[in-house]
Amino acid sequence: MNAMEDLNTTAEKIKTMEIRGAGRIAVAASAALRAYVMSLKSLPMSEFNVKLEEAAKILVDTRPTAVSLPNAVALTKRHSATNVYDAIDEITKNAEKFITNAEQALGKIGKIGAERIHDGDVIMTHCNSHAALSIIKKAFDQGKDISVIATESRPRRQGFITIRELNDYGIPTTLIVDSAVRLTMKEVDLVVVGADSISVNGALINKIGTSQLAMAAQEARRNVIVAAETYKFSPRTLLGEMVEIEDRASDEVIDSEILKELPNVKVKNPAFDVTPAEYIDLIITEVGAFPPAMAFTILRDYLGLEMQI
Ligand SMILES: O=P(O)(O)OC[C@H]1O[C@H](OP(=O)(O)O)[C@H](O)[C@@H]1O
Repeated sequence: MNAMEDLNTTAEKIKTMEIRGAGRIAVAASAALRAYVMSLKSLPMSEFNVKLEEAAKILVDTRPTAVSLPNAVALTKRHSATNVYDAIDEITKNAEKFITNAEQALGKIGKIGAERIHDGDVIMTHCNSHAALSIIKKAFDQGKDISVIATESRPRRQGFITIRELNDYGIPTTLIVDSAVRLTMKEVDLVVVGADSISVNGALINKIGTSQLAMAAQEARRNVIVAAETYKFSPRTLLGEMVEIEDRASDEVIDSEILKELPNVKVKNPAFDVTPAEYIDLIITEVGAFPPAMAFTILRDYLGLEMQI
């Protein structure tokens, strides 16, 4: 396979969700870009930059909602070099830095977030978030007697990944269907979820159904904690843009043969929803725990206001 085929393979894996999770797709995109630029050594600088932008676009266009993806690509591709060798060197270093920081961030989030988990807590989580699970696992490692209620997370049932992971870690876990969230909330002490994007006003964009957990938690007066690396804050929201919600294929929800028999039925399959800041108590990042009202500060201090994607 040539380098462009390799890049397209990664893009396809992100699109089909063979590689998934906002953090994982960011790391995969950064690594794919690093590998791709190595193949551009013999090009003149102007052509190099064109190819770089083309490759970046292929990766960014795979999934629209998780800002981790364009942030990772923007942080990886930026360079100030005037010759191709230096540009490749800068991009390689950018990728290495991004990937290392992303891996270390999970551990730091786990440590900071575990401070919020108490002995005996029952934690509800949604979908499958590596950042959220890092907090839960760390609390368990600290010897806290915790258990988890995990939602199925239709339609792709990432909850099954979560229950397997928690089972293998030895954490007592209960699986519920998504529609059981409100009824079950009275058994819960706090909610811990991940993030695909966080906007400048502190709103959370995460797997469809997250807002349902947050609203039920508020009604039951339970805290909602979001686990999010700083690269999941959305710079474009500073410009007033909304985060695009990905619409996925109908066959994730219903068999396409059955749907063909139902000419008056259509399917809507939004993959994410928006939880307003007022439903969120705390965002745990690798640089500390913040109320959602501090989203602007995180964007300014850790991504930079000049960051454009
Ligand atoms: O980065 P981590 O914490 O792993 O995941 C963050 C979020 O990414 C996932 O999206 P999807 O399953 O790829 O659509 C879920 O919405 C999850 O909460």
